Parts: sequence; structure tokens; C-alpha cells
Amino acid sequence: MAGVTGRLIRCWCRRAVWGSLKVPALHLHVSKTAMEASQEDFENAMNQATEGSCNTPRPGVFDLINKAKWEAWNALGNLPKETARQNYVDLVSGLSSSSDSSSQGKPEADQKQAGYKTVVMTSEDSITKIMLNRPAKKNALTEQMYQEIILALEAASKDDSAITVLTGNGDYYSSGNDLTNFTNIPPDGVEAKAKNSAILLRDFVGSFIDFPKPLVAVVNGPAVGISVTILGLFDLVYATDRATFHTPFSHLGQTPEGCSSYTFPKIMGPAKAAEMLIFGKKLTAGEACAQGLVTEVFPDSTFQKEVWTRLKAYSKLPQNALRISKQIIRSQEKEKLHAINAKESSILQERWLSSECMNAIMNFFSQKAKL
Ligand SMILES: CCCCC/C=C/CC(=O)SCCNC(=O)CCNC(=O)[C@H](O)C(C)(C)COP(=O)(O)OP(=O)(O)OC[C@H]1O[C@@H](n2cnc3c(N)ncnc32)[C@H](O)[C@@H]1OP(=O)(O)O
Repeated sequence: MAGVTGRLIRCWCRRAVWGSLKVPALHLHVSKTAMEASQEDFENAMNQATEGSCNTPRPGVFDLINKAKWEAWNALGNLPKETARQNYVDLVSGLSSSSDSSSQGKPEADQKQAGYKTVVMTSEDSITKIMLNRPAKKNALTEQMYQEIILALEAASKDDSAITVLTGNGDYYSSGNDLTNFTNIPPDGVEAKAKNSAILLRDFVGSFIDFPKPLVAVVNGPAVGISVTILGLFDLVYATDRATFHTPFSHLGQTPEGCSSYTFPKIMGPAKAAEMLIFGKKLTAGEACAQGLVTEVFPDSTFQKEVWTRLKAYSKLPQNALRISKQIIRSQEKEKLHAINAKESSILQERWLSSECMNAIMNFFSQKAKL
């Protein structure tokens, strides 16, 4: 903790608390089919799609395993970001359909998809589950996690599942943005960092706005910050009675994102939305349900069983009808949501450079101030 605090104070002296966001050109050549691809192929494709072309020093001659991995990643060369992402998604989607055909007679088989480091993506019973997987850090969202969730949603949108679920591993759903995202200064400066983070935020929220199938949040515990705001973009939100919903933006010198400046007043009315988004009132699961943010609350002891039984039944409904109904509803205001997302992201880009925001983050790390 002393190291983190010292680093933050040094950053503060330089008027910044930002981390180095990797926004390199992304490169990937995928020539194998999904069935031919190995775990290492998936890892290299994922590296390429999230981190860009090989950017680490070549391992020493005796480090045989890492040297082989490095050479495979390096061999992928240079491709534009969008191509790298698309190639990764094609590889993963291909795996999903080939696995489905090869596992006929074993329809219950849980198809775990390779390559992700911060989320676990599985498909079973026509449901694709994306599970946030940093339980020791309360599933706080790192930059890599935002990027992997974007990729996972893109893959889920193309696989043959009927429903997609986002949930968390461990006692938290998510503690929101990982505050260490703000701790290192990149060589190109704090303003560039803020700009790149705003782009990542806009892309992340945009992938929820555009998601074409029914999207369900299985809120397995407390939720904070952006993990709460994006709930307004889900089709169903099931919560354990242990969950709480907290958007402490003013406490952090920040402002609402995830389209919540629009969706929350619409869902719960302006007064209740203001209490959450401006004054940081934390809601219990029951309160969030009464205000329309949560669809239904379940006792923690039976939460997983009841929710998955419900979702399995829903996933048997005709898939095209599910998808088309979702799209009719979303199409009413998709453009508006994108405009709101862009505006919220651009306002946050400014807020992240403010002394209010920097002080709040330093406070968290130096004093271990809890929300
Ligand atoms: C691309 C950028 C996009 C940005 C989009 C913007 C989004 C805005 C937001 O999301 S605002 C919300 C930000 N979140 C917070 O401020 C939460 C901060 N965390 C806490 O207050 C607490 O950790 C807690 C209340 C969530 C949980 O408290 P508890 O006592 O139960 O647990 P610990 O504090 O001991 O947590 C265990 C370890 O996890 C680390 N951790 C938890 N949350 C975060 C986080 N958001 N960022 C960074 N680290 C987090 C915590 O520091 C502990 O680590 P340690 O074991 O190494 O000490």
C-alpha cells in the first residue's frame, strides 16, 4: 500500500493519477479454423485484440515456454485494431458452433471459451455466461477487463445462444472501475490518458447499447459505480437479497456514465435518480427492485438455483422471436443512447483531470477510505 500511495502522490505532484492505457495498433492473422486452434492460438489472438502487436521483450534463450509463446504472438504481425478484434471474435464464435455440433448427445456440456484472462465465458443450455473473475479485488474492472467484456459480448452476439448473462465470481458482483486504472502516467501525458479512457468507456457502454440479444444481469452481490449504471441497459436484472446498488460519483469527483443520466430518471423518476446519481445514496436490493432498476430479488440461499432454473426455461423460447423483440424495444432509442453515452464519456474525460477526482482516488489508496 505504501508503494501505491507513494506512486499516487508522485503522480499528484505531476498533476495526474493516470495509468498507461495501451492503445496500440492491433494485429492478428487467423488462418486456422476454430477446431484446429490451440489454447495458445486463442491466447495470442486475445493478446493481439486487446494489447496489440507483440510489445514485450523477447524472453531469454533458456525460458523455452515463454520464448515459444512470445514467438507465436510476435509472428501474428501487424493488423488494424478492428481486424484483430473481428478475427478473435470469429475464432471464438467458430469454436462455439463447432463445439456444439461435436457435442451432440451431450447438450448439457458446458463450453468454456479459451483466451480470456479476466472473465470466464461459458455456454450451456443456449445461455452464454460472462463471469467477471477478479474475486479478490471485488471484480473491480481493469482496462483489460473492459476490453475482454467488449470482445465477449461481440462473440456472444454471434454465437447460437438465446440469452447472454453477466455475473460476478465471489461475494461481489463488481466494485466498479478499478481505481488503479488511474495510477500511472503514460509517456504521452495525462490528457492523452483521459482521452483514451473516455474512448474505452464509450466503446464499452456502446457494446451494451448495441447488444442484439436478451441480456441478463445476475447480480450475485454488491454492485458499485459503472456496474450499477449499465444495469439500465439490460433486459432483466435478477439480484440476490445481499446485493446493494451504489453510485458514489460525487464522492469520487466524477459524474454518471453508462447512459444512467438518461435511463435512471426514466426508470425510477427524477427524484429517486438524483438521490442515487448526484448524492450517492446506496440502495438495498429491495429498494432497487421497488424503483424498477431490478426485475426481481431472490433469497441469497436459493439465488443461483432459482435464477438459473428461470433462465433455462426462458432460453428454450424461440430464439428469433427473443432477438427480434429485444431489437424492436432497443431500436426506439438506440441513437439517443449512443449520443448520451458520447456526452457522458466526454464530460468524464474532463472530470478525471479535476483535483476533486484525483483527491478522492488518493484518499481511497492512502487512507483506505471505504465507500
Ligand atoms: C476506462 C475507464 C472507465 C471508467 C468508468 C468509470 C466508472 C466509475 C465507477 O465505477 S466509480 C466506482 C469506483 N469504485 C469504488 O470507488 C470502490 C472502491 N472500493 C471500496 O470502496 C471497497 O473496496 C469496497 C466497499 C468495494 C469493498 O470493501 P471491503 O472492505 O469489503 O473489501 P476491500 O476494500 O478490502 O477490497 C478487497 C481488495 O479489492 C480492492 N478493490 C476493491 N474495489 C476496488 C476498486 N474499485 N478499485 C481498486 N481496487 C479495489 C481493495 O483495494 C482490496 O485490495 P487489497 O486486498 O490489495 O487491499
